Amino acid sequence: MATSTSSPLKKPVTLACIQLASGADKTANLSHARDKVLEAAKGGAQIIVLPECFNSPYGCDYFPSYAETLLPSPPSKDQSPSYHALSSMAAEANAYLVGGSIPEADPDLASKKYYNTSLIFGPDGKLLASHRKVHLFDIDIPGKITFRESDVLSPGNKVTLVDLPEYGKIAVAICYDVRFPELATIAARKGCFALIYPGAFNTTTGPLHWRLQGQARAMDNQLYVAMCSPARDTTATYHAWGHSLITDPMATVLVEAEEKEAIVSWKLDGARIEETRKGIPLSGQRRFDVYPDISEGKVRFDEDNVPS
Ligand SMILES: NC(=O)CC(=O)C(=O)O
Repeated sequence: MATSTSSPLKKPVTLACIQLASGADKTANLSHARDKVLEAAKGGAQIIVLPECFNSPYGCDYFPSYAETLLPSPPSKDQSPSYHALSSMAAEANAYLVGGSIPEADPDLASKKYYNTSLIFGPDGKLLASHRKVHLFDIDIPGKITFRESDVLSPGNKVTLVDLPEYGKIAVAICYDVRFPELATIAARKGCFALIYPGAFNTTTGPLHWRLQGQARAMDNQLYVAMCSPARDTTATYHAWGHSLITDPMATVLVEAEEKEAIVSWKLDGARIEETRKGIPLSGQRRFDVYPDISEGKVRFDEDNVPS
């Protein structure tokens, strides 16, 4: 069987995850995010990632009051200070910016629908793509944690791939999305070199699954995975796990933060993907005569980002 080992990453690129400490003051959060994005860029990062809900506390009680109208773009500054702040940060840093996620209000305000949305900007400050969290975080572990995003949020309905012309494609999904390997596998088969997850696991599921999920998605798909959490704030209602990390295509954790504010970064290299796929040549060994190729089924992509 033929085995393709050419790398989906065209040239090395430094990726940084900012494990941001944020609080209840949106303006202060945006200004702090800008400082850290510029710090990451100064450190050499060309792709910079912010955490889930970086401009607000994380929790169902907060989503409606922090929500901004983001799409169709571009919204006005009044509708979305976060959209404009992220666009300026990307341009100032001259870097690709995966803008964590922010609570989004549906443009039809009367619908009272909200989403957990990531905006991805290019180095010129232009919006490249957006991803609304597809799998809402609804769990109930008695005595530990009950969370029901679906009480307030509506889900997104597409797989998000973003073309960064000089490097190749990335996939962006949010937190709980990482637990659904189908999204990751589709993205990998459509040629992504990295899966990027702004996320906020907690102190119950974090120690059990955060690292494992990142490593599993990297191992299954033989590409880089970045998971970017907020720093832990024990005065907040939700205690984020932290531990932002980057794994390589062999599922080795290359860098990992602790729970405090930090920037973790790594130079991603296409040769590492190629070497992994050559050594363990899964792509030529799949048995689509036994089971279907889920990436060839009816997959919903962003109309502006349909993979070739
Ligand atoms: N916060 C999330 O969306 C997911 C999470 O904490 C978990 O999967 O655990």
